[in-house]
Amino acid sequence: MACFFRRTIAQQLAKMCGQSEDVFIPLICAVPVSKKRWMGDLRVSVNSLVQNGAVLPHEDLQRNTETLAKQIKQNSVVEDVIAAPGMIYFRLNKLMLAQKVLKQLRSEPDTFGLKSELLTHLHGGRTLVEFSSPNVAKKFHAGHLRSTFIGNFIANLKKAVGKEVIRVNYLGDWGMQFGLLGAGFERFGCQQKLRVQALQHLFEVSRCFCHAVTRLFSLNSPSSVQVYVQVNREAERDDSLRVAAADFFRRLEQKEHQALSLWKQLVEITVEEYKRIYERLGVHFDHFSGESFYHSQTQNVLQDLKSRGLLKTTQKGTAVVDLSDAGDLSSYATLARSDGTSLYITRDIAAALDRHQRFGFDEMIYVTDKSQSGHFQQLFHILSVMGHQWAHRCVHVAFGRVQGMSTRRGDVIFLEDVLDEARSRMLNNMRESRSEQ
Ligand SMILES: NC(=[NH2+])NCCC[C@H](N)C(=O)O
Repeated sequence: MACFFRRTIAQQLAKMCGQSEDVFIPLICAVPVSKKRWMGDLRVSVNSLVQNGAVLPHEDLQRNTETLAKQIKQNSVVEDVIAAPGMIYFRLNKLMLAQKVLKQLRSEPDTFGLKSELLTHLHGGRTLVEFSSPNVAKKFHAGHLRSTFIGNFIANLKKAVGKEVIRVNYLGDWGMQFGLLGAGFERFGCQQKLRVQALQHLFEVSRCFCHAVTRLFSLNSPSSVQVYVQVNREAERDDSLRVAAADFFRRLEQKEHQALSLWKQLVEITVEEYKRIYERLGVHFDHFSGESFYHSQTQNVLQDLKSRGLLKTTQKGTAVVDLSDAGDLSSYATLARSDGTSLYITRDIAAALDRHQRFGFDEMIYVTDKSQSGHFQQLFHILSVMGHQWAHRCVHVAFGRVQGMSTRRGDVIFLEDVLDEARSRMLNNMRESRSEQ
């Protein structure tokens, strides 16, 4: 749509500069919406025109800008042309814009905006987007919610521009936190409660376990945030709890029947809950996988790295990959603990290798908060030194961390609470609004 308006402006510029109008089309950009200042709808940077050889360079950029702007005629499409520092702004005929948008929307509702000339240079290919990826034994925090929305948006966008998209949810269903939950459940768990309110119960179990003393106190605030949970840090440091957790995790890694079947049950119940929530959000995944799935492949990863001479054993007995330029271990990633158990990054390497083999993606996008940027840098670096060229087509889309939210149920945000709260506030606003529309 905007192409009609872009093209109209490009035609004028082309005539003035004796160039093809196609040179100008990609240089005419939409102006970001701003509450503070509205200069126009489309704009072109005179520097970009010079850099692309569309206009001749001039030592005085501002004079160049003003001269060009003056030559552009206003007409029924472009109502105003404004010269700003280094930039020419165009105000469009709003009525015409609305008419054109509505007409196109009516005739092609499903492909609206996708036929833009700006998108014609994009190629097809296969994109794997990994997003949401909550942890089974930990809370589904606001960061996971953000990852869900951003990842879903990216996946939709990629699909709309012609990519084949594979949506993957990579559950955190393995690791030491599972030792904590498993050991906690063996002490405090209740099968009946688990069936009725799985997530709430699992949260309570890990809280009981981690926080030997929990103090609840009410606030006088009229808001919904009435109770805070005071975490007893001493309890977190309690060694006997750690030993029990480590022991449960070891039993899991050794595939001990009782531990494994409890783990399986907890994962299944949690995933069912998550699926219900995703349905409510209108988000779907093509594949649910998880760290547990790749746990068994981590030995192959370590073997592979060893055979390439990339794995070093430290004095502590851990297995590491040197990431430093000087090869002096001033920066490294740990891939195995001294007892041989795998780590988060080891499982991520296995997962990336497997996905590449299975899906043959052209690009892979991971969506998490920025606290994991370092982790993904290390991951891509290791994949690359292993000789996988496609590591350069792996991207981490990071977003800022969400902090300081509390609910009635403690220091944890339950996704359902957030959604319910959002719905009730929205309904309230609508009720209170005087407008009938
Ligand atoms: N391939 C990955 N490491 N993806 C991100 C997983 C996020 C992780 N489960 C977390 O909640 O922190």
